[in-house]
Amino acid sequence: MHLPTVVILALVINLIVGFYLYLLYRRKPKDRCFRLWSFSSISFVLGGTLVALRPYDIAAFFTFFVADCLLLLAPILVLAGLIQFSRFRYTRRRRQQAFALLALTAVALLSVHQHPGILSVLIALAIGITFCLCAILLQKSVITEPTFTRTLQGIFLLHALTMFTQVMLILWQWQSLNSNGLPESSVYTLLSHILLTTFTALLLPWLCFLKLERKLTLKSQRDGLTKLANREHFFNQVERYWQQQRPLPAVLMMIDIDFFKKINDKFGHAVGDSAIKAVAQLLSKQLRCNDIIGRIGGEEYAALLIDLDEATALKISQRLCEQVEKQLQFVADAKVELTISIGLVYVDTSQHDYVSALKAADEALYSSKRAGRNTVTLGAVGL
Ligand SMILES: Nc1nc2c(ncn2[C@@H]2O[C@H](COP(=O)(O)OP(=O)(O)OP(=O)(O)O)[C@@H](O)[C@H]2O)c(=O)[nH]1
Repeated sequence: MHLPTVVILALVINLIVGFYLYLLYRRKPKDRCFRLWSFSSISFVLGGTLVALRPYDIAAFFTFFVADCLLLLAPILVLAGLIQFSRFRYTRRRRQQAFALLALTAVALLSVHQHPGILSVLIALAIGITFCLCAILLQKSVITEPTFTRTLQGIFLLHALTMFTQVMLILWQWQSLNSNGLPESSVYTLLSHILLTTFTALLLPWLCFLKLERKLTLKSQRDGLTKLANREHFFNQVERYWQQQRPLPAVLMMIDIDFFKKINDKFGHAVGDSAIKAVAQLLSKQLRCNDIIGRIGGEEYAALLIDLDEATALKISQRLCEQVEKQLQFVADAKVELTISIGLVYVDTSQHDYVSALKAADEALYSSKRAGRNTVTLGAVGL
């Protein structure tokens, strides 16, 4: 393999990828990771170019200190972009700590920039640690595409390993380092570094496509007004619950706002919408986060309360009715005096299928309506 050709090829690819990422950023300025990653590619290209200029008569400050800082900046910018995909909270305090650490690293590099060997060790160590952090950050990623995240994590760890090997090689052959502060045997680690950086740059845009896909999937599953699961997603989740290996018994609940048509007619649709939203908020607040809640119709909601007995479910339902009556007398300054009716059934998932359970809960709801509304009815699933 002809090293200069590989280096030039890698720099050209990184330049193109950097330009491409910047175009993506211009298209979607909200996704700032594109800008960070485009700067990362450019930083790598600039750093690599300065390193390539070392044999020429250019101030060592640029070809060593500035070049190495740029090479280190590349993975740091990758890390900064990845923060957008993880559950890591980038608080002001953490940002200050990160900047302090960066400043400290720059000072350390500056103080040793006339000693190529020490500079090479520090840079390789810092790049290796940064790639380890990238892999850790991906562990907490919001992207739920295991194959892709594992691959990228693997590349980061491989990259870190390459850089740590580089450190070992330098220390091992300390007496015979060349003018770049590197042993001749480090040519393969350098090559791996260049190729892995190029491969990472090519993979990064994929993360954004996955994020967009996730966003669109979430959007298609949510009801726009209440942000609860929409009808289709609710029923899909219920079906999936039944398909689990050994689903626990559960309670299926149907909830409907009483005389909603009158509210719409009297106060208008905007107030009606606010009422639908207010009931949804109350339900989300009162039910547990592992319960499945959805808006399955105009003013109709459903919930699957997992691992709950009949008596507790009845108590919860009655409390919901009382709270709606008490807390939602006014919505958007209109005296709507909301009430809800509830129908519920206890389901033993090993005996009852979900279609019969839904039918029974629906019938229980209509019993509540017939009984005068603002009522809870406990039904039974027919076998
Ligand atoms: N504002 C608003 N109204 C809606 C929405 N979806 C459905 N509706 C209205 O909700 C009303 C539902 O009325 P009905 O099904 O007759 O029920 P109800 O008046 O609540 O009477 P009961 O359920 O028998 O107590 C209809 O007038 C629909 O137009 C929505 O998203 N926003």
